Amino acid sequence: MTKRRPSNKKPTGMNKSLGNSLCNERQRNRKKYKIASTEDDLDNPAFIEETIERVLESKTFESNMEELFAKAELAGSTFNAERGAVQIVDKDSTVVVRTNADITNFNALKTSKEHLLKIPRRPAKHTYQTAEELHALENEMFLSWRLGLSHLEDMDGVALTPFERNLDIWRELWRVVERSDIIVQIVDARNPLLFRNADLEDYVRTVDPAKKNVLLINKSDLLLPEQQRHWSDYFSNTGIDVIFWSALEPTATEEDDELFNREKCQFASSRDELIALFKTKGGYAIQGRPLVVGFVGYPNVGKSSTINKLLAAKKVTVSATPGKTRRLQTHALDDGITLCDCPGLVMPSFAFDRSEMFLNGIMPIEQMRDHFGPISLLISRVPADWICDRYSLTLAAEDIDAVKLLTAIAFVRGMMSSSGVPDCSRAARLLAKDVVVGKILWVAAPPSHDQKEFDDLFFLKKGVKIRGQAQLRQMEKKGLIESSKVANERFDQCFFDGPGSQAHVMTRKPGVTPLDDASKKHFKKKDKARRMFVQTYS
Ligand SMILES: Nc1nc2c(ncn2[C@@H]2O[C@H](COP(=O)(O)OP(=O)(O)OP(=O)(O)O)[C@@H](O)[C@H]2O)c(=O)[nH]1
Repeated sequence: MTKRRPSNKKPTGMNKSLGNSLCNERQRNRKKYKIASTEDDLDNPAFIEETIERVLESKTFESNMEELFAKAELAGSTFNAERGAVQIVDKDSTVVVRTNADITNFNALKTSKEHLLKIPRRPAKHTYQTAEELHALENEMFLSWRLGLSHLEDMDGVALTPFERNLDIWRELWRVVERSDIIVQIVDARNPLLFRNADLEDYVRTVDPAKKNVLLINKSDLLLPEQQRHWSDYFSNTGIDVIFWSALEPTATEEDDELFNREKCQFASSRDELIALFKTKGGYAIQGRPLVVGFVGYPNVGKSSTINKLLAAKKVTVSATPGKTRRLQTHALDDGITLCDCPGLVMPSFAFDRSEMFLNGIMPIEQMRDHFGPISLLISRVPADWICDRYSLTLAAEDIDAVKLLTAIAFVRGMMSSSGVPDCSRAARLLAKDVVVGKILWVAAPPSHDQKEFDDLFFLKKGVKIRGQAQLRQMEKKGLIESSKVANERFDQCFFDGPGSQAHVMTRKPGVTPLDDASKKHFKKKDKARRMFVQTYS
């Protein structure tokens, strides 16, 4: 292996663009890493603080050039070390909305390759003696971890989500795991499995088998009691220790209690209940010293909000933009518990695309370049009527696509570019933010459940008008029609208003012209009057 020294000469000829990139990168690094110019700087806490903040910037995406540099740096500046592993791939390619077959193939792939998807480990204690040796070993281990993931991506059909590429952030995770008696992995209740990392649980057990793993399902206020019940059944069947929780709202009311099986799964509806549960789980540790509870998880899942709730004070910054918590923080509770907050970590996982990450708040919406992909994914999940109602749009919901929807939102909200063109990217950011904060809601079904049925249950309960197959299935369940297959051939349009309200069905026989505008208007009026009737056209 040859070691190349960076040259100060200006690049010429064929090497010019590579040379320019190297120069630019050096400039960027100079801005990124603060350099101590005097010895006093090293004694100055403000200087050190600022330097740490800069180094601890989360990094989930790197350009090819940055990736080359990062890997070269980890490999001790030896460019040749892994030239073959640096790929020129377009990571921004747009989304294709998933079909059922895609989802089945994806789940199969996930099951078969999941064991290869590891998080980086800290070198074992007996393998180093000095801090320098540890540093070198950590770099070596991190490089080989990244190479492993590159090889995994080379496999057919495998796509990985962007993941944390800053070793210093992983170091924070290791510190939290080592310090804590209970490692609480916080996940977003809307899609818990997307945020759960099973390998982290394995890692915790290898560090010390006495440490406890707990999955805290935060934002449970966004789930219906029935949805919570399905998820709690799933977790209790798979033997995963979970606590349902909401850092913002009380999780369950008394009348909901009957819907849950509290023996199977745990719910904490207040700060005191959550603390009591932690104490029960980590009871062995409270002899003579505080119980340390570490909070880890993806950005934006509510770690800081949970800690604030436990502290009964707003001590940690909360923000809808992911990546606010930058480094490990500890907080002592009066109750003999110390809380340990870790920066949000995007762990590697299998994914179709980045749209999922934007819609789930894992990546900052500001970094969203392709805005049609995430919005197409959203339209495939929630009824277009609902989105139209929310933004006061008068679009025909049947043939809505991302372009039409974004153009309409931009018009209605006056989001126009200086040349008078609707600004679709601004409209997409607005919509995606509403999804992240839960104003537009979609909840993933547990693997044991059919997603469509799960969606029907939700939209019906929420009183959202649902169309097409979903309505027909609901009508079939209510005994209004015999079979959704037959009905599908006969019905032209139908509206369902939610539980307790009446169904409004407009039908036509095959071959008959669809409803004219006057009839549609008439039925809309009836719809408002909440009376049930069936109109047959012959
Ligand atoms: N609906 C709902 N929203 C929540 C809940 N907990 C947190 N949020 C919101 O989720 C967003 C992120 O919350 P944070 O507490 O900053 O999340 P974090 O995990 O600390 O984020 P990072 O600092 O990026 O790691 C904020 O907009 C919160 O208001 C909850 O239980 N329910």
